[in-house]
Amino acid sequence: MAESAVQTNPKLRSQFLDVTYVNNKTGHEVVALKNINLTIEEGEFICIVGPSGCGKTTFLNTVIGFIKPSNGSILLDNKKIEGPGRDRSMVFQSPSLLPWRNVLENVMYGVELQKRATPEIKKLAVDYIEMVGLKGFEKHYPHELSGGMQQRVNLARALTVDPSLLLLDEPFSALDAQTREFMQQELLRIWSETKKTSIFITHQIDEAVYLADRVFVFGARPGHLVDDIKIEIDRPRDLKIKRDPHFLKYVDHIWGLIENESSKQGFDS
Ligand SMILES: Nc1ncnc2c1ncn2[C@@H]1O[C@H](COP(=O)(O)OP(=O)(O)OP(=O)(O)O)[C@@H](O)[C@H]1O
Repeated sequence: MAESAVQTNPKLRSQFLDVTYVNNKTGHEVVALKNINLTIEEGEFICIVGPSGCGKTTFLNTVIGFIKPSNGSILLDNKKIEGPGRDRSMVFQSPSLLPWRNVLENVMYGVELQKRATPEIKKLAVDYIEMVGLKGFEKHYPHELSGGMQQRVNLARALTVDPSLLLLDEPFSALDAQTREFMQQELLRIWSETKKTSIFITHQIDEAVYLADRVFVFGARPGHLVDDIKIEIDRPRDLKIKRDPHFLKYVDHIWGLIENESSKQGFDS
């Protein structure tokens, strides 16, 4: 199935979405996304996987509003996305913390930019710092934190702006394997407490299957939706589930799809 089932009132709807990059100097065009039709329901956790260059980051950047569609549209809560807004926040691959600000000040940075830094929001920030497991580290500076702890600060910052949609672009890719698994478990715990609708990009298929309600598989040249796979594994999910044959069947199936897409485009991109 290459398209999500039609829903009446989804949280996010991408319809006939095309994104083309145009080089202003040469006029050269790269069609990064072609005819992306999908829907995401309120509270869902969606992972996007696909070969390098298939447009995963482009899709996320279009949802956040950094990139304008060349055709089609994305609707959030039935409203067309025209640019960045406070209803969406992003966690990037690298923690991007301000080195001269401590943990609490970094977490407050997003709401300060939005001029919403009230005492109530500060209390919310402290609550999120506790939720991400950093209680007691409020006054610590980024250089005093491990990579995993820095990504927790990033997550707390993204949650404190209270977005309607949380976007995560390979947030754990810089972490070592053990920390990464631990953070996957932690993210599910935090998500089950906040129930934020989330879109998470990853290259690691077992990470996608472990986290997601649905996995969107993108194919390349141009980027398109190859499959929309519902992950029917009960929650809460323990990391041990990754050794379960039912889990591994999903991983194998997705690997097969990505291999097929990669062989069409070659591994060079
Ligand atoms: N600013 C840009 N200008 C021109 N082409 C671009 C630009 N950004 C991305 N592209 C091209 O658009 C396509 C999709 O890129 P994108 O980064 O979205 O893919 P991706 O799936 O996130 O890749 P990766 O998995 O390697 O991070 C690629 O062919 C890429 O070269």
